[in-house]
Amino acid sequence: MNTIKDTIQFAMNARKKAYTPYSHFKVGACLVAKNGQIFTGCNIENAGYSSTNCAERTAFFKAVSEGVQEFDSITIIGGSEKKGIQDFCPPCGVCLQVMMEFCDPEKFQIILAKSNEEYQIYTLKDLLPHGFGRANLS
Ligand SMILES: O=c1ccn([C@H]2C[C@H](O)[C@@H](CO)O2)c(=O)[nH]1
Ligand SMILES: [Zn+2]
Repeated sequence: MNTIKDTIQFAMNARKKAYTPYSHFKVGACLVAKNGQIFTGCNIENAGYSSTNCAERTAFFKAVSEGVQEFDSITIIGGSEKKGIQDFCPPCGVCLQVMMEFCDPEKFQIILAKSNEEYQIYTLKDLLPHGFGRANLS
């Protein structure tokens, strides 16, 4: 069983792998699956800026591509290369939409961390209150 502090540590380590030659803003994420598996991710930038992949989506796409589709939480830590972690780093709209696809908005936890001790816990519904999901297509 991973504690929140464990997931922060995983996210911090994943952040070290971020490929950010353009923004120099490095993000790490630790996605926890319902089966206990951990999938980490970092942001991966691209000269065609819009081809950039966020840390959160890297973690989700790693998991789904490995056959895992049910999740409990994601822990995120981000900050500039120079200044380090100055603030909480919430997921962008695109990543929230990907979370909508695979997670229960009322249960899935999004943990924003600044350090081992300092973090905030939200649900997906908190950050995307009226999200569009599969149910809207029926
Ligand atoms: O929650 C976030 C916010 C931003 N980024 C990345 C995208 C880009 O590489 C850089 C600056 O936006 O940070 C993430 O990976 N996750
Ligand atoms: Zn994003």
